Amino acid sequence: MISIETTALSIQHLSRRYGSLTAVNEVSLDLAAGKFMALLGPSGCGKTTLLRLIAGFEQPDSGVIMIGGRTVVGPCGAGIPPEQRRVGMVFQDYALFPHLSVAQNVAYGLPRSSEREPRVQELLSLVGLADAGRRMPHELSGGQQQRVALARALAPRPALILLDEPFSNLDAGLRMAVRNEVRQILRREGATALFVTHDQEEALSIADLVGVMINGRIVQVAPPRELYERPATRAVAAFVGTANFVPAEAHGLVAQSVIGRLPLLAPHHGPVSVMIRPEAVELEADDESPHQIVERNYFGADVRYEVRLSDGTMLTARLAPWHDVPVGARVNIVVRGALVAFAE
Ligand SMILES: Nc1ncnc2c1ncn2[C@@H]1O[C@H](COP(=O)(O)OP(=O)(O)OP(=O)(O)O)[C@@H](O)[C@H]1O
Repeated sequence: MISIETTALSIQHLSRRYGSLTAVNEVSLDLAAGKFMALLGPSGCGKTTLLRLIAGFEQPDSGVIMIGGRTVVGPCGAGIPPEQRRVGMVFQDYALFPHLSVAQNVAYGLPRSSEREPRVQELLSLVGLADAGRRMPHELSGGQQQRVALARALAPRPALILLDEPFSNLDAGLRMAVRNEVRQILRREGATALFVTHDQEEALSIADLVGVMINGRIVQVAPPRELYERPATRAVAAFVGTANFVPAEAHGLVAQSVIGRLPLLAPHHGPVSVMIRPEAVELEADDESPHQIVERNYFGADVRYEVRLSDGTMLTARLAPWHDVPVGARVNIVVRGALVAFAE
């Protein structure tokens, strides 16, 4: 069977420097049409700069950007201006025109034609605001305004939608509902989207693919589960979720550590750090054990324990709330499943 999957966005060796700082460093990235990718990374890692380079608001020092099969920044540096890139933008602050109605906002990027009116109505229906066309932006809630911003970005059928921290102005209760809605809307429209976030839970829960950016570089691109369970580097493991690192000596698919023999996902030899997620740990009370609980925090849905291992390494365990092991108790550590190790 021939694959007809097309690449909506293709970036090769893209770099952008500000003086001595390399904000975007040799980034290469491909995004297939119809996919929803989150760009996740700590503050200052270059996410917004990368988005602005794709949109055309910034010029790179080097590299190639292709959008919808067309080169918008080529090896010779010639850049196609933002308005001709077939890119739709959704910002954190919605950026709706306050003096235009909802329908006029959505119509803004559409050429005057007989198709304009029906397209606006189609988009308003798609985002669940079919009857709100005459209202003004200030008459809408934050979540509704964000849906109008999305409708406006989608209206001209762009090859790519870029969303910069689109949910960060919404309160926690609304955020989850709006991000699920946005994902559904993008799916229904068949849109390709790249969205920037520093919220790992947000990235893992709604994206098809997550790209992790650290210090200007994309260090891993993977589906959420793979990223969480098989991080490519120790830095990714530590940034995405909480990770314990237990020193061990690897012998192929097994590593020997102070908490016993640990099965590994891939063979290693010599000193390694074995990554153990807190929810993979079980604690077994044993007065003879050299490992001791030094802290216990109750969170309602779960309880977190800090355990000092015999060699001084601290290990976090996250257990269901019905476990009740007191601080000071001695425990054996039981870990479920095979684990990722990083060579030391
Ligand atoms: N116009 C500029 N001039 C000089 N330095 C800049 C400029 N824009 C960004 N930077 C620097 O480039 C780096 C990357 O910034 P960027 O805004 O892309 O990061 P970010 O990952 O989006 O961060 P945040 O999550 O905090 O928004 C930062 O160190 C920032 O200070």
